[in-house]
Amino acid sequence: MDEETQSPPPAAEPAPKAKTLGPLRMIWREALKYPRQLLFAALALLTTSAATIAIPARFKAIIDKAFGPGADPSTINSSFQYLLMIVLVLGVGTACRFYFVSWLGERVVADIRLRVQENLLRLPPSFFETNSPKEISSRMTSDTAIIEQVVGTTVSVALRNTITAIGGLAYLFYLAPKLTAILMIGIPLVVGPIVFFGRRVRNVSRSSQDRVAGIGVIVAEVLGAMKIVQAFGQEKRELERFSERVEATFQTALRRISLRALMTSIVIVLVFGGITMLVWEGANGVAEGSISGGTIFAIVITAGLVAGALGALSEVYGDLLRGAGAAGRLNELLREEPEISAPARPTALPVPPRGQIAFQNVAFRYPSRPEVLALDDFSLTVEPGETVAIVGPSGAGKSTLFLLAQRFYDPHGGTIRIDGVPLTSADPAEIRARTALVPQDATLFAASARDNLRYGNWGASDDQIWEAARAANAEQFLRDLPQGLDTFLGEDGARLSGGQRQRIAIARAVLRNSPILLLDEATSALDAESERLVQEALDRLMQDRTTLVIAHRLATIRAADRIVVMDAGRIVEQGTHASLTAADGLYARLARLQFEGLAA
Ligand SMILES: Nc1ncnc2c1ncn2[C@@H]1O[C@H](COP(=O)(O)OP(=O)(O)OP(=O)(O)O)[C@@H](O)[C@H]1O
Repeated sequence: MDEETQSPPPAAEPAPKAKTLGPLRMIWREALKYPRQLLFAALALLTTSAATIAIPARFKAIIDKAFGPGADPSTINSSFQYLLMIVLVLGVGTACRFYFVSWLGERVVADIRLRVQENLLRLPPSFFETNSPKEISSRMTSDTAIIEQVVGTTVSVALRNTITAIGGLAYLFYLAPKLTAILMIGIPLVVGPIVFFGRRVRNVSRSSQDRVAGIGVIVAEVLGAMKIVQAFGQEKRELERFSERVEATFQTALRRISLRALMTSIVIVLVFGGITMLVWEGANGVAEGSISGGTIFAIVITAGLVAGALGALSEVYGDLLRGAGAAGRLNELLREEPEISAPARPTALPVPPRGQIAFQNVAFRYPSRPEVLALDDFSLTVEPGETVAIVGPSGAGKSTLFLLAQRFYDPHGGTIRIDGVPLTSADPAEIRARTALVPQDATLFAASARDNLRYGNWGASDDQIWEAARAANAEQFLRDLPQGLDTFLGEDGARLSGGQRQRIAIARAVLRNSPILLLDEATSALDAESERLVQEALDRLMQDRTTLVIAHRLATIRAADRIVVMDAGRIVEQGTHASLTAADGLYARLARLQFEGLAA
């Protein structure tokens, strides 16, 4: 019925509580974008609080005027009609409050999710090195769920109960100032212990659940290793270990049960004892004629409402702090600025593109590993249409070269130019349009084969897609998919082999049609037929394009115009396969290790 009875969504990794409520300002700013809904929610909030307090007031009138001998029937009817109207207002008002407050909660969360994702999409790879995708996605789901809970429920509970408590107390003072003064002392005495014990019981319940979960872990472990347990004759030990856990769980449960039993008696004694004292005091007043029966009734109900409101308020502060914690973490993601952005007035790359890429005395360290020079005084010019194979041991800096060529990082020294324009003066989007990356392992999105192929060129027609597929030697297996281009790929989609995935990546690059190709050959071995199909596709793709290829295949290396051998971020040798083999340096050694089997 009421919004606070919704159970909170499960949080993968709950945000820590904030120290202050300050970060909630961000949520407020988001909510302010919807003034109409805010106004309706506030009106509904006020109306329902007023109606809640109007109910005991109405009962007072009914008891004083419509009960007892000699009551006027018309008063009876009008009193109850009035009460029904209040009930109707309360019902409709509560529904409106629930609707608008929940609407705001969901809308604010939707907006925050969109804005966070929009910002994440601008951030460079360095950000994702220090912030794990798992952690970010937990912020996007569980932290936003907490915020939804805060806006859609907690704030509403807080406001409503504050209004009810203040309104209720004002009404009580109006009814019976002296009695209310006594109540002001009595209510905390009743609410305080209930809240205190309620918290203790909840904590113990939580550790009780943890212990039960611990039992599950042991059972799963032992069942999974049953053969080992029995083979090593460890049945007795495992039973003892299990028995310790079971007994510990029982002891925790016992604490919970005792606390709960104690709490039940305290609640009953305090609540009903309090009511009894109140009515007792009131009955004396009625006997003296200083107070009416209806007033006593109204006081009891209103005092109950106020006590309930105070109890609820004591609960929400922690939730608000947790919401502030979540808001703070999301705000960090929102405020994160990309280090690399387009200059205010970017230099346009020449049209038509020539496809030259030049590294000049480039020095670069990764921000997370400043002690290592990933590229060290690196100079290399790749002329339009040229194919340069990059070879080198692991960690030589080959992948770093590609990252810099696409301007995911800026070098610390030296310059990188595409068609003569320094990358730092160009728009990153334009740079990336000029460079097509074929990674080692093609990422397949959970989408149709068509969308996966035209990922870098959404305007491509089916004819163009098929043409690219043909060039990438991917046509045959794409035609064989159950629904052709409509077949769903990705995690739950059709399974593609390693070679097929590579050819998808090649087709994607064909459609992207960039003048410069950054090709990271897969190291994983393919069977001979697959290898041939991929190699043919690559040969076609490299035709008429400038290609920088991290080469692992002998065929690619032989076809390259030039081989650049890297080690520790520097170029150590350059030449052709024949000249480098003859020089008997690092290349010759690598070739012996890496390519001999292939060559044979
Ligand atoms: N994201 C990163 N953060 C910090 N250091 C990195 C990062 N990526 C690479 N490095 C370091 O930079 C140097 C060059 O790495 P790079 O990945 O360019 O080598 P590589 O030649 O491509 O190696 P491999 O063939 O194993 O992929 C290495 O010392 C590596 O440890």
